[in-house]
This record gives sequence, structure tokens and C-alpha cells, in this order.
Amino acid sequence: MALINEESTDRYDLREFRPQTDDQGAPDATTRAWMDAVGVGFHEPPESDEGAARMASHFIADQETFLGVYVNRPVVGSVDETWPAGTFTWFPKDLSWGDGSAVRTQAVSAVTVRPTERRRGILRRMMMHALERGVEEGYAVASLTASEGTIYRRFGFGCAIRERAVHVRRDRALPFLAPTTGTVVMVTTQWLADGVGPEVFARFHARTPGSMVRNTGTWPIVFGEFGPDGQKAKDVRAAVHRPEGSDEVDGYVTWRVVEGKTGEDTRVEIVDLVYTSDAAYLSLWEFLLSIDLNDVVVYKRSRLDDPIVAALADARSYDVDHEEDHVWLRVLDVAAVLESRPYAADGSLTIAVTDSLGHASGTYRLDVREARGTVTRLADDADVAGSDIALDVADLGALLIGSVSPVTLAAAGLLRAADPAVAVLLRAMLTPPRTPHGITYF
Ligand SMILES: CC(=O)SCCNC(=O)CCNC(=O)[C@H](O)C(C)(C)COP(=O)(O)OP(=O)(O)OC[C@H]1O[C@@H](n2cnc3c(N)ncnc32)[C@H](O)[C@@H]1OP(=O)(O)O
Repeated sequence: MALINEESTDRYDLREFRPQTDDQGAPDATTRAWMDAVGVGFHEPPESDEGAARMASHFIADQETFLGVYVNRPVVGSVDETWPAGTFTWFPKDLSWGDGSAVRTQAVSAVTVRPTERRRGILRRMMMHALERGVEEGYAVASLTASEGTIYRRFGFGCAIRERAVHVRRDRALPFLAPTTGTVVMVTTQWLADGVGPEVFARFHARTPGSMVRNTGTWPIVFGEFGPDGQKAKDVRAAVHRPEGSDEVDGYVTWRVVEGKTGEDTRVEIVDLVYTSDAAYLSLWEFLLSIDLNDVVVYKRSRLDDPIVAALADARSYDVDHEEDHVWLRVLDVAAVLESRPYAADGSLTIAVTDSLGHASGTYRLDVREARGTVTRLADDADVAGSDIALDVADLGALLIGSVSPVTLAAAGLLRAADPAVAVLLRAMLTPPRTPHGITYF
């Protein structure tokens, strides 16, 4: 397809800035224009003034850095006079290794380019700038959740964790094959939001490989304070689980019931399911499946190895509707990220990393003793032929959480192992403390 607008090297101006609000809490003109442009990119209606003020306060709380790409000499009357043609943001976000430790990632979001300016290199320019700034700011890894599956590999991102949208038919699900323990009670969403909910999430995050901390703006949505449309969500309900004989909440669920039209299922849709024990996860599912006057329980953030399948009276009541990529990781500093994660087995191997953008290129030696890794940079270039393992930086990102196996990547032709046993060793070393589960989009 021909470019809609003529190519011109000085057509654009890239600007980096922090979101700002005035005395009344309203976003300043530059911030508001950036937000409106993001809305255009994602086909969302403009925010009300109240919604825009709330969102701007969240961006500031999350320490976001905005990029805007502006059209120089805009045509009179065009939106280019106020809105950037390209938008991009990054901010710090911890990724949990599941043993209580985490690595700070450069989280990337709100990537949009206006349709009239697409495929003219605006995304590439913003990404190059952001990753260079990420290196300057000391990030070992960048992260994102993607709108499409084929955009980000070219920039060195690999899909490190996948997720499933599932539904469970109620009529064949219960009783579970093994009895559950503890108690489930309904609570108000306000009570959860006031402290218990975020506190339970913090414990989930610490013990769950692949969990990412939440944006400030995620909390009001999971507790029904606002729906995705910015209006109060009156239909969100909540329940918590406590272990037998304990006052401490070890899991919660929020959900809404969506009534089916004639001939359609009525659905219990899980909004947020957060657990700090297997018992809590199981009991909350059992509770949801026991709610009368509906046909299915729907969950969009299921992990690949879901224990509910084994627990159900009839495992065929569980169906996967869709599976796709969840969190993508882009290694910026190989030594720092590999030294930040725990390991499940000792071992030593050399790894050659190719990176078309250069940030992670090199040959490295990873030595793991007593669950901690030490990385030595052996060469600036990737010694592909002389190393135990050779792979692209995107595939190193894919391996990081331990959800994707090096043996699988070798079978896919993406990882070269001098000896197949080395891929098996690396798989054992990278085994996460428990099944990775990401439940947070950003
Ligand atoms: C983390 C997030 O925010 S995910 C959200 C991403 N945004 C969206 O999906 C909103 C709708 N889409 C858009 O706004 C734009 O089309 C974008 C942001 C996806 C792409 O912006 P553009 O400025 O057109 O991309 P740009 O011209 O810089 O292209 C860079 C490269 O990506 C490729 N590319 C661009 N868009 C896509 C796409 N949708 N799918 C696959 N490849 C793509 C280009 O072919 C180009 O490849 P090359 O450099 O290897 O030759």
C-alpha cells in the first residue's frame, strides 16, 4: 500500500515529557492531548474531565514517562495541531520470580500511531529511544503486554508467559474430587478495596513467578469502583477465603453475572482472582461454580497448568476458549537479569546472545551455585559456534520466567544447543518455584 502521506525526514518531532496536572488536578494541555491521542489509537471514546483527571493522577503515581511524536507544520484544521501522531509510555514495574524476589522492569504501554501516519517508522523511532533511555535508567529488562502477536519480536521482545481464556460448565463440575478446606464468605468490594485486596495481591505477587505489580489504575477496576468505561460498575461482587481456624484472608475473587439472551449461557465472569495458597484458589472456584442461576464460570486469566482441571468431577466441563501471549520481556542487561533470578539446579554453561539492537549482544558464562547465578561476560560478540547455547535476545526473554522451556525452543529451531543435554540442564536450572501465573495487564 502506498503511504498516505509523503515521506519527509523532518516531518516529525519526538518529545519526552512527564504527565502533569494543574492545581485542580486536571491534566495540562500536553498531557490531555496525549491521552486523547491514545484513545484514538485504541478506538476508545474521549474521557470525561473527571475520568481524565483520575487517569492523569494514576500516570503520575506510576512515575510514567511519556513520548509523543508530533507532526511539524500540521495541516490547518487537522488534529495534528494538538494531538501527537505517536504515543508511548514507560514506567517501573516489578516482575516477580516467585521466591519473594523480583526484578524491576521498564514497562512499556500506550503504544499508538495515528492511522494516517502508520508504517512510516514512528513506532520504531519511539521504541529505539525508549530502550536507550531504559539502559540509561539502569533497567535490566523491558516488559509489555501486546495488542498483536507479531509487532514486538523485531525489537527483541519474547513472549515469556501465556494465558488462557477458559469456561467451566457448572452442571458437570461439582463436587470436586478432593474436598476443599477453609471458609468462603461474601464481602463488599469496598471492604476489599480498603486494604485487604491489595495486601492479598502483594502476597500472591511475592509467591507467583511471572506476576507483575499493578498499575494504580487497575485497582478501581478489579474492585468495581469503575468499569472499563469509567462509570461506576454496580454489578461487581466479592468473596474471600480464609484457611480453617484462621482470621487471615488468603484469597479473594471479584466477579459479575452476565445474563445470557435467549438461548445463550448466563455467565459468572471472574473479574479478579487472587490467591496465596492452592486451597484458596480451589475453594474460590468451588464457590463460583456453586452460584445458582447461571450456566458457566468464565475466566480470562487462567494459567496453562490449571489445577482446576484435575479437581473437577468431570474434567470435560473445562474448556479452553482461547490461548495467547501475555507478558513479553526484552533483556537489556544479560548479567543483571540472570543474576536477579533464583535457580532450581546448579550448573555452568556458556550462552551466545545475538541482538540486532546491540543492547544484550555477547557471549556469557552462567555459573549457578546454591540457587544463585553469577554471570561473566566473555566477549562483546556472540560466539554462536563456540558456546553451549546460542539464541536471539527475544528467546532469552522468553525463557526468563521459566514458563517456556529451552528444550521447546530448541525443537522450534530458535535455540541452538551444542549438546541436547545442555538444553535439558538449562531447563532444570530455570524451573520456577511454582507454576507461573500472570493476572495483570498493563
Ligand atoms: C505495548 C502496547 O501498547 S501494545 C499496543 C500497540 N498498538 C496498537 O495495536 C494500536 C493500533 N496500531 C498502531 O497504533 C500502529 O499500527 C503500531 C503502533 C502497531 C505500529 O506503528 P507504526 O508507526 O506503523 O510502526 P513502524 O512504521 O515504526 O513499524 C516498525 C516495524 O513494525 C512493523 N509493524 C508495524 N505494525 C505492525 C503490526 N500491527 N503487526 C506486525 N508488524 C508491524 C513494521 O512492518 C515495521 O517492521 P520493520 O521495521 O521490521 O520493517
